[in-house]
Amino acid sequence: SLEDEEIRAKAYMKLLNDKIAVRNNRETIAAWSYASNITEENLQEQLQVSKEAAKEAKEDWLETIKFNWKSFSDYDLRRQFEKLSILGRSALPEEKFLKLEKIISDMQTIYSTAKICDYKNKTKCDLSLEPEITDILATSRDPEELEHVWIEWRRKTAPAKDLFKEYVKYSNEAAVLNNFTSTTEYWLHDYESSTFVQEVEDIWEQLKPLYLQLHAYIRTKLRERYGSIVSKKGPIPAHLLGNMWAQSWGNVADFTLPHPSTKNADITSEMIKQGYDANKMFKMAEQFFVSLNLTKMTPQFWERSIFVKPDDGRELICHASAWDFYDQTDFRIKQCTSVNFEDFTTAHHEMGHIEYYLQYRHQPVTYRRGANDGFHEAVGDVMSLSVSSTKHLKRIGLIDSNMPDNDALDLNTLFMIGLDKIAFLPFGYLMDRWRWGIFDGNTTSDDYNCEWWHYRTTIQGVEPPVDRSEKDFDAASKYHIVADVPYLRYFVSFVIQFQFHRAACELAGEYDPNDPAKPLHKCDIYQSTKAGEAIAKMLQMGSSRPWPDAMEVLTGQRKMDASGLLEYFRPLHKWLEVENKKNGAFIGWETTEKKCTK
Ligand SMILES: C=C(C[SeH])C(=O)N1CCC[C@H]1C(=O)O
Ligand SMILES: [Zn+2]
Repeated sequence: SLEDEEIRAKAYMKLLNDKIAVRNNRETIAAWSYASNITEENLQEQLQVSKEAAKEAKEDWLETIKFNWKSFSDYDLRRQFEKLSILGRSALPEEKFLKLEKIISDMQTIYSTAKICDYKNKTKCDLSLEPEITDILATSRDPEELEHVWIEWRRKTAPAKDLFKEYVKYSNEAAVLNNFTSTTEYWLHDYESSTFVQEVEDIWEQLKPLYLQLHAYIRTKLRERYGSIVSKKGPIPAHLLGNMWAQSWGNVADFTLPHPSTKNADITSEMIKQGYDANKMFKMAEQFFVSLNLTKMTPQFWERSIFVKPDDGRELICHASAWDFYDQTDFRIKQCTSVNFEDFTTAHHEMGHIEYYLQYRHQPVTYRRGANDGFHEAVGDVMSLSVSSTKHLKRIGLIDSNMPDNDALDLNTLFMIGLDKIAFLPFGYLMDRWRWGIFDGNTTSDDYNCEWWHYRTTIQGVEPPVDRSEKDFDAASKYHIVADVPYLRYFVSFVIQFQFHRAACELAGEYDPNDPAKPLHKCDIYQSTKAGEAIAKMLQMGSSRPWPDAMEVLTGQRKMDASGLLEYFRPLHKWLEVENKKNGAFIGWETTEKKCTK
């Protein structure tokens, strides 16, 4: 009978979850070995383990789909079967599965091992993205040098283009084998909502006015600094914004601050002066989580993580990442940390992933994921919003505690956070818009690059420093494109993290919508176990329920909305409108000349 089958299915699901945990552990160990030491031997080992895991997963899947799970009465059991009824990439025939795995590894290797020559010293040709090229983009104020590294990095990563075309083909084949129309639908399935793309578009439209104000102000300041290479009304040249992808503008804060005289002690130089190192940065991050009564890092975390780029000559993937080894004790971060505030923020971001792993480690493996992928990216950033507050920076001594707590300092701090959070939004939105167009067949490989610049120009309002063509493949200059990592999760995170922050701040008594003395941007939830407990309750759910249920546990809301972010930046939004009017700044940009020819 169906009842008997459901009882049998429960026992089956318990055993299957334990089996998947062991399989995932083996795969993750092999993936870690390769990612932390790129050698042919480690690649072959990883491909071998993936092959075996895919074969076993397919056998399990054939058993799983035999159950009449859609008719089961138990919601939880139905939900676990529903998730496991989607096999994923292992649905590909073995040799295509392996080809796809190798293509993604090879694209990542091109990116992770790419080196360029220095602008000044033409014989020095061992510059990696981290830390050398990243530091140049952050600190150089020589537009020629910035243009050189911008062009050279793209020249060295563009060779991934042919592999990317193959990747699109195999990825779509896998999606179709899973009954999705393309990879786009396969990626969006995580959000469990047929209107999710529309919801994201609506939110971007609500946030656009704030972005346009910041964009106009920054263009004015860049034109003051660099002259006519920055036009009055056109898009901003992408190489001048302090970041390889112009996705966060925090590195141009020093000459764009609203109140430059209020020397916002440069936090990074303060960290260096106080002898910060990577280990101290991660210990301090852990201390913040523990102050909320969240779970501390495990012994394995401290023994096995990589916090500093190894100097033994090995090649490795430096892009920061957080790893769950599915044995409820082994969790690791791999980050090539530099001592600066940006990497201090990233340390909190990565530890947010680890905290989520810790909070849901008792769940069956099928539920050990974020409520949606945006949740996973938001956890650490919620902590960083408190850590970045003037109040907290004074608490930990990175802002001189007898700096007067005046509006100038307050606005400068809010502005610096805005240079990361507001500037990011169009980039977070366009990255997958461009890829969806390719997966859906609207953008062919003849148009990859000029379509990329179409989105970059029309949505983000940036343009290349020199003309581009279809001989270039600029999207491959970004890790997530070559590493098969969806990106919508970051746009979602940058929106919902302010909803989470607002709820946590209210619980901490740090924010009161009716008390102008307690605005959202001044909140620091440090040591609030009340806020911590509510956050923990949301995280413990993993993906066991649809994400609105998880969001409701912390915020009482069931919808993603822009109100948290807009409320947080309201004072800055107002200041930018007044300042832009004063400067007669043109709001938006005219996209006249084509900067990309077929
Ligand atoms: C830090 C990580 C690892 Se999940 C990252 O990729 N982030 C964090 C912010 C956006 C995105 C990026 O660097 O592009
Ligand atoms: Zn992340």
